[in-house]
Amino acid sequence: MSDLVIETSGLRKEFRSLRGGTRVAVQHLDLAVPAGGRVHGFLGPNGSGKTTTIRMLLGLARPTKGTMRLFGEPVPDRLPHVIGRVGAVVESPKFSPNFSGRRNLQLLAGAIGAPATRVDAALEQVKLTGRDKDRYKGYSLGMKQRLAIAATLLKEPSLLILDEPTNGLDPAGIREIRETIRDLGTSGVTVLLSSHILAEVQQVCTSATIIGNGKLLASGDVDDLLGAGTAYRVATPDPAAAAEVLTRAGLAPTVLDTGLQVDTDQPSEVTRVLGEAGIWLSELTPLRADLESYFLALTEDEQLGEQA
Ligand SMILES: Nc1ncnc2c1ncn2[C@@H]1O[C@H](COP(=O)(O)OP(=O)(O)OP(=O)(O)O)[C@@H](O)[C@H]1O
Repeated sequence: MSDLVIETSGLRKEFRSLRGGTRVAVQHLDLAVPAGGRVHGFLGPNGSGKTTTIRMLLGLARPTKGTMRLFGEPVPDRLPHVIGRVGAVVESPKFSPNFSGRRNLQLLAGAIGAPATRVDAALEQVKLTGRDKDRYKGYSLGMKQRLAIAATLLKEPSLLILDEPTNGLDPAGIREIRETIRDLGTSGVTVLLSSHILAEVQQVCTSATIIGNGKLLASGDVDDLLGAGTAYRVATPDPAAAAEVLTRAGLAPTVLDTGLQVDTDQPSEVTRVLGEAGIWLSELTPLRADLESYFLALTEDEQLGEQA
């Protein structure tokens, strides 16, 4: 039994372009999402093939080549056997605007044979309890999105696939959805979160797969992908004196607006050298490589494959 909830191998999807050529949306994609309740980011810019991949996994588009497995079962062949364990929000579901959020969920629960008690649990999980009796049409976009997630939770999925769930939301809505997703990850559901927002993956995901132009660029734990801190920002009352001492110790810093940057993986050396010179630190902060620079470096020179 595979311990991967999602696994693709050599996955490829070509679309015919209007000019008679072939547009390669996904090329040789090996995706591996481990089981065990965590939030796995599926990160790539607009048009990089995330939605196409998700649509293939859900049987909504046919791969040109490659194999896919959900819970170790080959899909689309065995999709009917596993789809009950998969919740997905790919497009906005159609809710009745004049019914309350709760009524909408009750109707859905009835349609899929989920027990009525699941409605309360799902509303609770997305923190809509309290607003559940308001009409759907009065909901903010963030609340509508949370209700869409609640709808997928009715069948208690082990895997939840969310395609750009924060698109179009205001900052408060974005924060709420991100909190909901984080909570779901810690509650044991494995979430595949597709996003083009680097900071979102950084904030919400424990692991991630990064794609560009339909190709896998990197995959692993978010912390590993970003690398451990090898640079530190040093703030002291007298930066000039600190810079001189650090330079003498072979730790020549770069001057920042907010202090000094020292490139080292031994922050204790910085405190020792400065302390011995009678200079006391007011701040020593690890500077993490930000995902954006990392991503840009990975995607440099990549062009979407359009073949005649
Ligand atoms: N039905 C289609 N016919 C032709 N080309 C398509 C079709 N669907 C997607 N594509 C193309 O495939 C590529 C990947 O698109 P896809 O929607 O999968 O990317 P994405 O990463 O999900 O981006 P976004 O965040 O914008 O949805 C794009 O170049 C897109 O134009």
